[in-house]
Amino acid sequence: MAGRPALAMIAHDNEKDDLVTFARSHAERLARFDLFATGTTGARISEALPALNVTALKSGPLGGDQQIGALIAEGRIAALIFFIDPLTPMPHDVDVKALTRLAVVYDIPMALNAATAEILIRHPGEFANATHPAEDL
Ligand SMILES: O=C(CO)COP(=O)(O)O
Repeated sequence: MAGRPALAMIAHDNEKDDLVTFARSHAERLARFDLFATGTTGARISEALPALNVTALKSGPLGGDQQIGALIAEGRIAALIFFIDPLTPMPHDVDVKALTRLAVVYDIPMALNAATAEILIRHPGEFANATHPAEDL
């Protein structure tokens, strides 16, 4: 992985406030990464923290999860932080499943709730500069 490591950040609608709070409290750590996010999530993070380098892709239901999945398959994402909503049915549930599946296939750290994201972001040395498994597949 050349250059700065990249982190993918996504939150479903009911979890977006929590992800913005998480981003605020870890702004210094997040500033060391290039951030990729689904559309609305990326807009919310950029609005709250304009100094961060956030690339906002398409909104999740319009293909954003799949775009993040493609970046993972290309070996461009060091870790995924995805605040999922476990209580609301999603029209693009299959895309969410495909994304989390790819994170498992390529064995990147994946935090699906705030408790795990807290642990992950406190240990960037464990993953930020790792040789990505995609290079071996
Ligand atoms: O739906 C999402 C992830 O599945 C998130 O998409 P948005 O960030 O565009 O709301």
